[in-house]
Amino acid sequence: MTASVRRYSPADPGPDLFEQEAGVLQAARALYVADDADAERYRAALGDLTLHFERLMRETRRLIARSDRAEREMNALNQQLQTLTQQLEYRATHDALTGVLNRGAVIDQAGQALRRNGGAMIVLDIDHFKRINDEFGHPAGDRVIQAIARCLQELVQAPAIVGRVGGEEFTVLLPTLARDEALTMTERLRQRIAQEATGPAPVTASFGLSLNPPGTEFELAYGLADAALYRAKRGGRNQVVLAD
Ligand SMILES: Nc1nc2c(ncn2[C@@H]2O[C@H](COP(=O)(O)OP(=O)(O)OP(=O)(O)O)[C@@H](O)[C@H]2O)c(=O)[nH]1
Repeated sequence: MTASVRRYSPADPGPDLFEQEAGVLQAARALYVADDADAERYRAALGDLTLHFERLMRETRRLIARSDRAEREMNALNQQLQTLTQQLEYRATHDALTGVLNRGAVIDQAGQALRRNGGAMIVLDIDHFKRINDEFGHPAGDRVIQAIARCLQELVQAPAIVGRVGGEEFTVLLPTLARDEALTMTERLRQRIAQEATGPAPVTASFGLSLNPPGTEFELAYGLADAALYRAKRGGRNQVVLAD
């Protein structure tokens, strides 16, 4: 039985794949109803039927094995595709150096959360980071950025959002509008970084914080927190400033 590849058309069903088997079956049927058949013809017909029946079984087993193999391959390819899609999605939304959300993703996700529920936006920037790069080299600077991200991830849990918006600047969106709660959390982050983000030299960061009602656009929340961050830098760094 050869299963050649061809287009199906209802008007033209194509050649009968079981032509030989149909012929043998037809001859056996004719013999069955004949009243003058002798044992020799019966034996010959039975032989033909056996031969073709065995061939059909062989071919069917082969086709089933082939289709099982094709199904397994397809499942494996589907699995690979899913893994690749997830990897691609992760890479498109996460910062390669730190693993937190990248700029595009944080703007997108924090923007949606702000519009829906509002929240406390923190913008933080590593203090005198240029010196670390200049004195200890760019790779040492990168390790400091990674250590800061780890501090943030350890303290900030979902549904809060952590992202790296720029070189040595991070954004955190806390799902709260409570002034004291937001200030306490931001202060904890500041302290944790000052205590634990150990690099080749002491590391601190400055923080700006804005409280934003539902419906606030990302740019506004960010702009307010960034202005507060500027004041924290001007005020001596390593401190938290709440936006007016
Ligand atoms: N290692 C490393 N350095 C970066 C990266 N992105 C930005 N930088 C560096 O970050 C430094 C930022 O320096 P500045 O904006 O002058 O600020 P600063 O030295 O942190 O000083 P203040 O913010 O005023 O406290 C520059 O030297 C940039 O080259 C990065 O991905 N890796």
